[in-house]
Amino acid sequence: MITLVILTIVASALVWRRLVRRGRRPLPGPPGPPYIGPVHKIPSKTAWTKIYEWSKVYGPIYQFQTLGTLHVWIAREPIAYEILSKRAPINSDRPVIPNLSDNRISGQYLALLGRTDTWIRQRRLCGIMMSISDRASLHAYPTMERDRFLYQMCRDPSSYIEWVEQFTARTVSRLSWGTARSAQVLRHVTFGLLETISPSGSLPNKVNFLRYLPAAISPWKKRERARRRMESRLFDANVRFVIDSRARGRASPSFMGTELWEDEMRKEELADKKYQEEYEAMKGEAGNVVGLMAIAGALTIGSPIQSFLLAMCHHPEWQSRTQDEIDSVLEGRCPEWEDRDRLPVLRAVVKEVIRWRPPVPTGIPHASEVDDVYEGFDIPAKTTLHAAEWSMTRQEDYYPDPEIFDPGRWLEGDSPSYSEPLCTYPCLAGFSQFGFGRRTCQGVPIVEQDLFLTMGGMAWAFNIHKMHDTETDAEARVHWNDYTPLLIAKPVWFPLDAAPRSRDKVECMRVMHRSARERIQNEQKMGDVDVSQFEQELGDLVYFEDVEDEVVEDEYIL
Ligand code: HEM
Repeated sequence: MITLVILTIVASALVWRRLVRRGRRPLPGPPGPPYIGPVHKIPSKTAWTKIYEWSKVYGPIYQFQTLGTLHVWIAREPIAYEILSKRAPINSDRPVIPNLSDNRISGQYLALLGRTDTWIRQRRLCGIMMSISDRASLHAYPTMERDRFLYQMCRDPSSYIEWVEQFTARTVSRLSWGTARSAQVLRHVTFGLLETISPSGSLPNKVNFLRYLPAAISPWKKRERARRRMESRLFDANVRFVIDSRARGRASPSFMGTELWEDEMRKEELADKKYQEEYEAMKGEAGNVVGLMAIAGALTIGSPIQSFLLAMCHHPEWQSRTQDEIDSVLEGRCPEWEDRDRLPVLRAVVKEVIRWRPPVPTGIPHASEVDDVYEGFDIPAKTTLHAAEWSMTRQEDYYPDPEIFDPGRWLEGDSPSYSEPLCTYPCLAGFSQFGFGRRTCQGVPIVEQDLFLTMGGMAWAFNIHKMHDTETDAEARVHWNDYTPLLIAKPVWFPLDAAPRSRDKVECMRVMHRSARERIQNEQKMGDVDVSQFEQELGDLVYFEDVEDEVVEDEYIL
C-alpha cells in the first residue's frame, strides 16, 4: 500500500514537473487525489452528464488525470475541429484499451488501431468499399430489411428492441457478406466487444492494474478470448462463403464480394509498382476490414432508432408533422430512399434524434503523439483526447434550449443550426456526432439510409404512443433519459404502443414484407451453392432461424 502511495506521488510529481518546466499552463479541471484523479466522481451509468457538467464549470476544454493518464475533454465543436481535424497529423492516434491491450496493433479492429501503416491501408480499403456500395445505393438492402422490420413491429411492437437489433445486424450483414444468415452471431460478438472496450464495461478498464492478471485467473481475458475465437470463425466462415458463391457466379453484392475494389486497386498497381505490396496486403486484410465494418454497424444504428421511438412517445406533435409531410408529398406511399430530397422534416427528425440523444455520448478517444499547445495551454504527448459528443450537442449558442427535442432547429431560417437548400440539408454528413479529422466515421451513408427508411417507415405506418396502463387507467410511465452505460448508449426498454394508422397500411406492410421475403427466399436457394456447409461452420454458434418471416393473413383487428 505504502509503495503504491509513493509511486503515485512520484508519478504525479513527474507529470507536473514536465508541465511547469516548460513554463506553460496546464488546462483547468476538476481536482482529485494525486494519480487517481476525480474518477470516483464520475457516475458509471451516465458518465457523459458529469463530463458536460464539468465543462460548464471548467470551460469548453479541460483536463484531469486518472490512474496516470492525462485526459483532455473537448466540449465545443470549433475546438474539436481545431485540435482533432486541423491538427490531425499529430492527434489521430488511439489510446490503449486496458482490457484489449493489443487494440493499437491488431489488424482486427480498424476503428481502434493506432496510427499505423495497417490503419492507413485498412481505412483506405474501407473507404473504397463504402463508396462503391454507396454509389449502388447500398444494393437496396436497407429497404428490404426495413420492410421486414415494419411487419414485425406491426405484429408485436412491445418487442421493438429485438426487431430493431435484427434490422441493423441483418442489414449490415447483407452489406458485408451478401447474406443475413449470420446476423444473430454478429450481434452476439458485437455486444461482447462493446463490453470489452467500454470504460464502464469490463472491470480492467476502470481498475487498470487488473489487465496484468494472467489469462488463467482473469475472467475478463478468458471471456474476451472466447469471444474473439467466435468472431474469427464468423469472419472466416463468411469469407469462405463469399469466395465459394463468387466462384459459382452466384454471389450477392457485398463489401467482401465486390470485385470492384480489387479492380480499383489494380489500376493503381498498374500505374505504380509500389502499390503491388499494398494491394497484396489489402487482399489479405479484407476479411478483417469487412468484419469490423459489420461490427461497427451491427448495434450502433439501433440506438437512434430506439431514441426515435422514445422521442415520438414524448413529442406527438413532431410525429404528426412528419406524418403530414409524408402523406402530402407521397400521397399515401411509404418513404423510399429516392424520396429523401422532398422530405426535409423527416431528415430533420433523423438529425435531431441524434443531437438529442447522441449514440456515442462520450465519443471514441484519440491520442496525441507530440507535445502541443492550445491557446497557451499544454497538451502533452500521449494525452487521451475526447470529443465530448454529448456536451457538444448542448452548446446553447448553437442549439438553444438543448434539452428540448426540436427538429425545427434544422428547418427554420433564423435558427443557428439552419443550412440550405432544404433539399440537401439537414443531413448527417459532417455532423460532429460522427467524429473528427482522419478518424471520422466511415459508415455515415449506411446510418443515413437506415435511419431515413426506418423512421420514415414507422411514421408512415404507425401512431407511436405511450402504452395505456389498464390497472391505473392512465398512460404508462415512459422515462425521459434512462440510457445504458456502455460506449454506445441506448434507451432502457420502455412500454410503447405502435398502432397501425389504417387497415390499408397493414395490407401495404404485408405486401411489402411478402415481396422482401420472396427476395430473401430466392437468395437462400442460391443456385448450387451449398449453404448448409456454411451453416455447419457456424453450427454451434447461436444460429438464427428466420421464424418471424412468416406472413400471417388477416391478423390485425384495428
Ligand atoms: C449511428 C451510428 C453511428 C455512429 C453515431 C457512429 C459514430 C462514430 C464515431 C463517433 C466514431 C469515432 C470518430 C473519431 O474517432 O473521431 C466512429 C468511427 C468509425 N465508424 Fe462509426 N458510427 C456509426 C455507425 C457506423 C457504421 C454503420 C459503420 C460501418 C461501416 C461505421 C464505421 C466506422 C469506422 C470504420 C470507424 C473508425 C474510423 C477510424 O478509426 O479510422 N460506423 N463512428
